[in-house]
Amino acid sequence: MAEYKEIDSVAVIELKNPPANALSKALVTGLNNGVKRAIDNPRIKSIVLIGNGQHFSAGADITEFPRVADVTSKQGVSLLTVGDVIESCNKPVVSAIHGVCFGGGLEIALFSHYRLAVQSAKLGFPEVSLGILPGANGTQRLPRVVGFEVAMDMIVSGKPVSAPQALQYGILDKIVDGDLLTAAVQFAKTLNTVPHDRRLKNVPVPNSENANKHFEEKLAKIKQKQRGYIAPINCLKAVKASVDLPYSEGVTKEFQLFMELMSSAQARGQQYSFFSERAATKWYLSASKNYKVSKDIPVKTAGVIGAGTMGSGIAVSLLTSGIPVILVEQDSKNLERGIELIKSILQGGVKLKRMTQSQMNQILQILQPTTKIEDLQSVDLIIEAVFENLKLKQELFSKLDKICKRDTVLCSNTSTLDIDKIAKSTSRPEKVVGTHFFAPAHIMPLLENVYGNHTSAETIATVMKLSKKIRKIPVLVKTCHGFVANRTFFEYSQELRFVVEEGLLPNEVDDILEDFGMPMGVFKVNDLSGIDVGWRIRQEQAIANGFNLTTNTRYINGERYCAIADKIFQAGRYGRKTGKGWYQYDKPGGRVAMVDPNVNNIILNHCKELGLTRRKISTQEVIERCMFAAINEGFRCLEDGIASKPEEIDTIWLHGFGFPRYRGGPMFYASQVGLRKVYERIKYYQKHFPETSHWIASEMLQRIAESGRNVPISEWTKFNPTPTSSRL
Ligand SMILES: CCCCCCCC/C=C\C=C\CC(=O)SCCNC(=O)CCNC(=O)[C@H](O)C(C)(C)COP(=O)(O)OP(=O)(O)OC[C@H]1O[C@@H](n2cnc3c(N)ncnc32)[C@H](O)[C@@H]1OP(=O)(O)O
Repeated sequence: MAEYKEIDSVAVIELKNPPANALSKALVTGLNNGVKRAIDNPRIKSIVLIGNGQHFSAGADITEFPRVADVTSKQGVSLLTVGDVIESCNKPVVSAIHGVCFGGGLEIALFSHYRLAVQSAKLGFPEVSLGILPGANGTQRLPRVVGFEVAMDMIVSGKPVSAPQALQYGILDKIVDGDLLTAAVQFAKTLNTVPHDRRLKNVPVPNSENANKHFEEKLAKIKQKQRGYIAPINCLKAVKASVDLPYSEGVTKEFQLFMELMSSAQARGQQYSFFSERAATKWYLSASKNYKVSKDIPVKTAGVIGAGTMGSGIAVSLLTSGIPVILVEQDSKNLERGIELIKSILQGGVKLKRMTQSQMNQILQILQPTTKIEDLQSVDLIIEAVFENLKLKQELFSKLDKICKRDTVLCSNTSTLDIDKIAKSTSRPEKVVGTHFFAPAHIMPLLENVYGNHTSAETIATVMKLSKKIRKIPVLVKTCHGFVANRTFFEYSQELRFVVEEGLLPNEVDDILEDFGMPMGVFKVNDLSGIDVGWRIRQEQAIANGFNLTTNTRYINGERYCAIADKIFQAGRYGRKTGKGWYQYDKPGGRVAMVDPNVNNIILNHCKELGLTRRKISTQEVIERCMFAAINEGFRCLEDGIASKPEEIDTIWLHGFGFPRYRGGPMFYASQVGLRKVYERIKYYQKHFPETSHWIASEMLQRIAESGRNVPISEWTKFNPTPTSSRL
């Protein structure tokens, strides 16, 4: 775990816990033993700490976190004990850093007396994203190096800094070229004693005159931008303690704030999110088709068809990842509009200093706009982003099949349509796959990849790998109408329209959702995505299923239907783009949503016409109805084999819909509420709303709820031994 060796008078202790040298109990114990061994050896004059493999250390081992009891019992060797041993050691200790030096790893480095790094190293305290704070005195030590304001920014944001930046801040003493170990040993040999100010606990916090002002400003920002999150607030308070209190009291305050977070439900949700994102990328269809064994096709060039909002955003994601793109539109006017859109997105990046003007120009050089689809003949992968219409997509894929080289992967950015039906129009269904981006495609982190019955493992591996290359978080799901994202979101939003039909106004519903932690209420989301888009999808579905949808429709095949959204559409209110939808906006395309009495009249008249008596609906009922409807559909996705584990559904909600990370995702939320309770409330709502089939409880949920025990989320799929798509 920690390997000890001696190079002349220098002891080298190598942290070794692949893949990221997470500081497990075993590694911390090994490190402690190594330092003590060096202290006890009179021939040793200085000590170098270095990481084995790709990183110095990714910080504390998150898998050991649930054992809060270990932390409180203060037994065994902790990061704090080893930290004290390192700091009080009379032989100079040098941390030699490469890869990442995060969290507890950076704390070890700050206990050390000197820090060296290679140019590419990254240093930071990402704890806040796990719902905690740097609990091994990081909040008291970093400010003593970089001052209050920089420490506050680093710890509250969790964002790492580059080695050159760290050098500028004084976190690093030196950036080294060449072999890190050799340079660190050479450096260590020049050291004889440990000066007083090299033990950070002896040093006052510099530049802290305006700490009160910075504290208040940051607190206000956190409350506005990270509404509902407690970790950033505790991080901020802990850093402030470094200024307000002597070191020995500051660390006590840090411990108290750390423990508050460590035992919080938010930390559990955020840590679950960390692991679920990683679990979601590990796709498995069979022993010969899975993320471990299946090989991808390298994507060196790509095509994007459709230069609308989605197509342009997708093109930007590819281009900014260094993949040359041929962008196809049917006529030069639309093509020109797409190019302008791409330029304005990139220009936004320049303004935000995410790239330079010259980098933007270089990116534009690898964009080849064209109106000739034949230009796509030799690209490795194509993403189609045309209008959501099956016939149109089938015609396009049939054309591509004839034009493109045999191994080109053909992707559809459909958000709902069955991939098998699109694949059927080609002679290469094994190369057809769904890549469902979320708008705006260059910003939203989720990529819901969709395989059909004929999609090959190679094709799946290709889009999963490409997703990571273009900095997306991929989830693989099986084809069906709406996949996981839209299937579950549909039930959530439909239930909220029913709530409006029964008594609340759109802004009242949105306020409840935003207080729950959603970044935007569902009606604001509808306005953003376009009321006309939703209307068209409902019309298409109605036509496909052979029924006529009117503003008087109340039931479809016995299922409750709410026509208020259709009435909003009929009033010419298409959402933000027209300046009015469920809300009134300051201008067409504006962002400031205001309550519009005209919308309230449409709703009230709708209820009057149908003879519906409106009632007060509690916050609890609103949350239960939208969340439990989505959760029940999530369980059905598992039953149907559309999702293979709950973590996939949660990752989709976290990164596709901005579900609050501290709640982990809808399925994790269900696990926190308790599946027995969720199941009983679903049965209750089914009794009250028998004409809504999403209240028929999933059998998988029923089995777990009735098992009589609190089944952990990692074991849920055991209650679904034969996932099947038979119901679809
Ligand atoms: C005396 C009593 C009082 C004591 C009180 C105080 C005690 C507490 C003291 C200190 C507390 C410190 C807190 C921390 O240090 S929290 C950890 C902070 N670190 C992080 O958040 C880093 C998380 N990891 C990453 O950012 C990335 O994983 C990275 C290291 C950059 C590598 O990225 P990438 O190359 O993309 O690979 P993956 O993300 O897929 O990771 C590969 C596998 O490694 C696992 N991993 C990574 N980091 C950790 C970790 N810190 N702990 C456990 N496992 C980790 C990850 O899950 C992947 O695993 P798998 O392959 O199985 O999916």
